[in-house]
Amino acid sequence: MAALLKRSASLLRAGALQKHGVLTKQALCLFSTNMRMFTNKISVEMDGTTGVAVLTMKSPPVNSLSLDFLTEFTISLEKLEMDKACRGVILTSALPRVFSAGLDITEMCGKSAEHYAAFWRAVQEFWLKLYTSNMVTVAAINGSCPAGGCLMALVCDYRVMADDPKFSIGLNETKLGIVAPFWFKDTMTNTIGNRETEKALQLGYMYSPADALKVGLVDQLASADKVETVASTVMSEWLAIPDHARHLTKSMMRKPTRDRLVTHRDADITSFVNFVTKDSIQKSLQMYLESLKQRKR
Ligand SMILES: CC/C=C\C/C=C\C/C=C\C=C\CC(=O)SCCNC(=O)CCNC(=O)[C@H](O)C(C)(C)COP(=O)(O)OP(=O)(O)OC[C@H]1O[C@@H](n2cnc3c(N)ncnc32)[C@H](O)[C@@H]1OP(=O)(O)O
Repeated sequence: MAALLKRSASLLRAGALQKHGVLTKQALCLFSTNMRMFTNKISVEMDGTTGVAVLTMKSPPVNSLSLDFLTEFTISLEKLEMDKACRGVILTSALPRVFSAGLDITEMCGKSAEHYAAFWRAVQEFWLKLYTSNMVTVAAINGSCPAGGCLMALVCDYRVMADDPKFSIGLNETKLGIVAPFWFKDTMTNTIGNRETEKALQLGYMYSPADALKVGLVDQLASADKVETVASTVMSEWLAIPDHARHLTKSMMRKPTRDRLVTHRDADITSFVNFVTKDSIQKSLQMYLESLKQRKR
């Protein structure tokens, strides 16, 4: 398993995974009964009787989406996708107060253009795999969830969030001096509508759980200790629908948004690299990182 993961990770980074379908052949049936899989940053527990896997992010301190994290996440998801017994995935965090802090800012600072391009391709791949998954995906949001963390929750079919006012969720990119890419914006617009997204994106607004529920950014609140249980109940309701009908409906709803990124994928990478290599953007990101560190002092 370790060797397979290692090889898969290097193939994913090299962009060869889809071309050659290597993972497809090798990883088949890895989860056909009750199964556990651990990588450094993610653990997956698949219940063969219900067909539901729980994918738990466990990358302290804040589950930030680094290149390694994204690679491990995408590979784990792909394995579940290929297991016919797996019909649904619940995403959650093992960390006490954070679901995910979004993209790892250190991946966007002080690195080469080649690194930024590889990182951005991995972010796109992560979004595409989760957005177009055949499985039912439910986010059990048991902590704060800014930017890329919010995006991860938004691409799921359903969101249950812990009803704790200390937690917040939203696309806060403008607060870092950066701009949410069009496919982040599309994902949010599809969920809460154009007007609310326009306000939320310009202000980099972080919603409390109650406000997130009000605007439809999350579907349901639960007490912090019940989030995963509620997510499991929701999952069984969704799994009561025949897979093929639900999946064709999901594809029909999501295809235009998915196609837009696929069509403009390379241009989007170029645009990200051009943007992030600007001195002014590097300065904003460095200052933001520094401000995060200062908050603790
Ligand atoms: C024209 C347009 C063309 C193209 C598009 C261009 C650009 C788009 C580009 C990028 C899009 C980016 C989307 C993103 O996801 S950016 C990431 C945004 N994330 C955040 O703002 C979250 C910041 N973090 C927090 O708010 C908090 O950490 C918290 C609420 C998640 C958790 O709070 P805690 O109090 O529990 O933890 P902290 O003490 O704050 O943090 C611990 C530790 O972790 C470091 N850290 C936090 N977040 C990140 C991160 N996202 N990346 C890297 N590191 C992070 C933090 O600095 C602390 O480090 P130290 O222990 O001090 O070393």
